Amino acid sequence: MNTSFASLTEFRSLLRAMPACDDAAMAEARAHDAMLTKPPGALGRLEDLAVWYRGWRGGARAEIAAPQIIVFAGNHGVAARGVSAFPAEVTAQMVSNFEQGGAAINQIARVNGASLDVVPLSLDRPTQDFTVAPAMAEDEFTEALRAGWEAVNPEADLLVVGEMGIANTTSAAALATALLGGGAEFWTGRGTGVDDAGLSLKTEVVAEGVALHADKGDGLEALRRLGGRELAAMAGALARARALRIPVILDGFICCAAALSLARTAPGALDHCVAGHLSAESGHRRLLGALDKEPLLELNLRLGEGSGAGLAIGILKAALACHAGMATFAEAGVSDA
Ligand SMILES: O=C(O)c1ccc[n+]([C@@H]2O[C@H](COP(=O)([O-])O)[C@@H](O)[C@H]2O)c1
Ligand SMILES: Cc1cc2nc[nH]c2cc1C
Repeated sequence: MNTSFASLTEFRSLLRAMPACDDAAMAEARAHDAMLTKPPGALGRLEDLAVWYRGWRGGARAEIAAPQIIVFAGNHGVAARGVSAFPAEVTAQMVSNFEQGGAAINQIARVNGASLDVVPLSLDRPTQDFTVAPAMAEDEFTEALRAGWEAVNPEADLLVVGEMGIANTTSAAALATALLGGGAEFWTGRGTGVDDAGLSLKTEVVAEGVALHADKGDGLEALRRLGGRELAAMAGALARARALRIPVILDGFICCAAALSLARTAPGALDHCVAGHLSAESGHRRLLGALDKEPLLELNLRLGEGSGAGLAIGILKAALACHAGMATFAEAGVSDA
């Protein structure tokens, strides 16, 4: 399923016709795991990861040889409300930094053998401030979804989507509030590090946006109204990965808010995704709970860029190396229980 889409209606139809996990491949992987030279279950979640990965990729000796990291960047009209500790121009400045190899994600990608693509999305044209209008018009939203869809390398065997966008934790908190309820205070955190006064202003801004846009449609409509171009592109890339049966490691609070909008549009839309890490952003633990995902790492990161998920690539590579490379009890002449 590689066809792109021309409209939001077409994207919704694609979402509802996504491939499922291969149960037979998973059963075979589970049976193979049971023969490996270790007490049953002793590799803990590594065993589940290998089985899950093989369910999406098949291949008796699957390994991760071509992981792709994509960082999407967008600017937000709501930044003008003073919701971030940093000015909006940092988004474009960080894109230059990514391009020159100077950001954290450049180092994390290199160490983990991943390719890194940086996709700036109309940075000179911020979204609308969502407290006064929908963040994106339908054509802008479709264009951003499509940019994400098209950025995925069909040859990749693992995908990480990251983001850069000053004020995007405000968007992410608004999306979580609109789609999961619980109130703006429950979901609004400090992002790049706003102080107490900044946090109460930000919470008020989230509440205003949600009051204007909540209950106006499904997850995608919430993403159009309260999200941003980089969140929409992440959603488009997650959907394309599913169409290509490429497993995904989710990153932090913003990535998971974008993912939530897909899950709320098409149940099961995130079955090909695992959670890479628990961000220090306060709402992330609850958001992962709502997505029914358990993070692989907890390192107190709150950077974005795909950094936490990028670090988890190494864990997944190790899980598959064990699954494919370990001897069975019979091969090694080790006595079974
Ligand atoms: O990934 C996360 O959980 C995360 C948590 C806090 C901040 N960020 C990053 O910080 C920026 C958003 O923070 P803010 O305060 O401008 O909304 C954006 O570029 C994100 O990549 C990312
Ligand atoms: C410097 C800086 C780097 C980032 N990387 C992702 N989000 C970021 C936000 C800031 C402010």
